Amino acid sequence: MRLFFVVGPSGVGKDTLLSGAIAADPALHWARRAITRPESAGGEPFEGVTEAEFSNRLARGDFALHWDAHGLSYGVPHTELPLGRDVLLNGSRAAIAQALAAFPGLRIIHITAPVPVLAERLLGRGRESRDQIEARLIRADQPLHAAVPVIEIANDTTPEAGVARLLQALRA
Ligand SMILES: Nc1ncnc2c1ncn2[C@@H]1O[C@H](COP(=O)(O)OP(=O)(O)O)[C@@H](O)[C@H]1O
Ligand SMILES: O=P(O)(O)OC[C@H]1O[C@H](OP(=O)(O)OP(=O)(O)O)[C@H](O)[C@@H]1O
Repeated sequence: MRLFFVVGPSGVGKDTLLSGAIAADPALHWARRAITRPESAGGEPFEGVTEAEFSNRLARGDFALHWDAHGLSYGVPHTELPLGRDVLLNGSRAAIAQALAAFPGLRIIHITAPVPVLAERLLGRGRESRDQIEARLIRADQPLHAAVPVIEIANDTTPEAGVARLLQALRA
């Protein structure tokens, strides 16, 4: 199993590129996260859980990785990391050190786009309020863990070009 931690600022296109890569190569597995967000919010396929459910599952040891961001909790169940498959995971830049400690062979893919483009995409996506979008944009320049090699992918043209770049990185 190769585990790819796909990170980048909110609105950069992580979900879009991940879903395009999965559609192009069904052998890949996109790990489904548990998030304390209602499923009706849409976006990536995830499991919407209450804060109480999240805490219980965390205490039970259900999660291989977990972190908090944007006032939400995110967990990656062990069952979402099937052996023998290449796994794509929508990760957090702030959780890279933790993820590397748990999975030393982790590959980090950093998706980038200019900040004004992020703002436009977040407004277009319409999942967050204006205040939430502003808070997400403040995190746009969050630094990555310094000491690890990172595969950089610019998603600054079409989604199709971004997906093609991601697939190329996965096949390298
Ligand atoms: N290359 C692109 N060009 C134009 N719009 C894009 C591109 N990539 C993603 N988008 C759009 O930008 C918005 C944010 O993308 P999303 O995949 O949800 O980002 P993230 O998961 O990183 O927050 C979505 O509405 C998506 O359709
Ligand atoms: O530490 P950061 O790199 O800033 O990431 C913080 C969180 O933001 C993203 O979540 P989510 O998918 O809810 O938001 P997004 O789609 O707007 O990126 C990402 O997957 C992390 O869980």
